[in-house]
Amino acid sequence: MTLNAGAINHSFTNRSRRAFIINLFCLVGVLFTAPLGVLSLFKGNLLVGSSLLTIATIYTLNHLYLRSTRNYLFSANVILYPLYALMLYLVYSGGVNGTGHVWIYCIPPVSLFLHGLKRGLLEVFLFICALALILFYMDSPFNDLDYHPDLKSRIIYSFILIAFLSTIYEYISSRFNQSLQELSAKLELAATTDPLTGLLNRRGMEQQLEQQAWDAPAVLLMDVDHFKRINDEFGHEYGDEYLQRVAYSLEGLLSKYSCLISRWGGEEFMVVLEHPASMKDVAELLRRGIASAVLTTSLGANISTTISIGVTEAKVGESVIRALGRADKALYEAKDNGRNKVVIAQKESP
Ligand SMILES: Nc1nc2c(ncn2[C@@H]2O[C@H](COP(=O)(O)OP(=O)(O)OP(=O)(O)O)[C@@H](O)[C@H]2O)c(=O)[nH]1
Repeated sequence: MTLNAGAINHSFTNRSRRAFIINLFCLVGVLFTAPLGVLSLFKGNLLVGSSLLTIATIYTLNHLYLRSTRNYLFSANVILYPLYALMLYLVYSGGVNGTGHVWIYCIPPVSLFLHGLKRGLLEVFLFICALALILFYMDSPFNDLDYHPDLKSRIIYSFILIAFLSTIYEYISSRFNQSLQELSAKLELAATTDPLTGLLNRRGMEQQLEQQAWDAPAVLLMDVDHFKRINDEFGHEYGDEYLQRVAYSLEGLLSKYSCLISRWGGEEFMVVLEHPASMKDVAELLRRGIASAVLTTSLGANISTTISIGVTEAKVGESVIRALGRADKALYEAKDNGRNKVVIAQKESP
């Protein structure tokens, strides 16, 4: 039984923390109830023994359910509702030697943690109502115990105090967790995105390729022709802006294709097309489209250039990064042949 089963990526999100606590409850529950159940059966106490073993079975099934479905909300209910019922029964009956009520303070933290602030607080409030009903209005075995009359109100007050402190703790920890998750999402985005163009960077592309697992995609490696001249003639700032224009054009031209677009480095872009059948047409579309991408400077000069593209199709089972070597050679060929060209590398070539 692993404590992180049913969690997402085993990260410390609210969801994963809840899955962890549910599994912990299941584990502790089984460790307590199963041996006691077996012991009771040996002692001939059939009712207690079978009840304890039933609870152990429910907790085991709950763990397996969470592991296979990740539905932690249902699993939380399986933990919480029997717990509420058990605690109210302990108060009502007085428990062992009148100590039943001392266990109820576990309710606020567990309820708020597993059901969150809103629903948890509502359930804690309903629990307090049920508690008051049992203590003050029901003719229960608790009343037969020889307690001081003040104890009942003190049980309620101290329970409210624990509920209050648990609420503050849960509020702070969920806020902290939320900001941690936001920060982690921002860092993840920054690590996988090119800040200049907003396209995937090399790391982002490699990560996405791992997730896509496309059979035999096409790889298009393209390089802006004579880009150095743009920098030299108009300045680095306009060079940057032109790269943004290229990225924007690529996204527009490829919007109806299933593909990934990245800035592979400097003035080099890479596109991975899921379906290789259209690779030649797509490459031509991009070549023509980029040639018509014009950037006008503040002085009214028009910046435009062309791109060269090397294209190949990955063999079945071959990684895109391996196929990239062929696309790179084809790109060099396109440059050598005068630029503004598409060269298709055969997948049989080394
Ligand atoms: N403005 C700008 N320039 C960049 C960036 N990354 C790379 N470069 C420039 O891109 C230029 C690439 O020049 P080269 O590799 O000589 O190639 P080219 O001028 O494009 O010529 P060919 O590729 O041979 O057609 C270099 O001057 C780099 O400084 C960037 O992010 N912004």
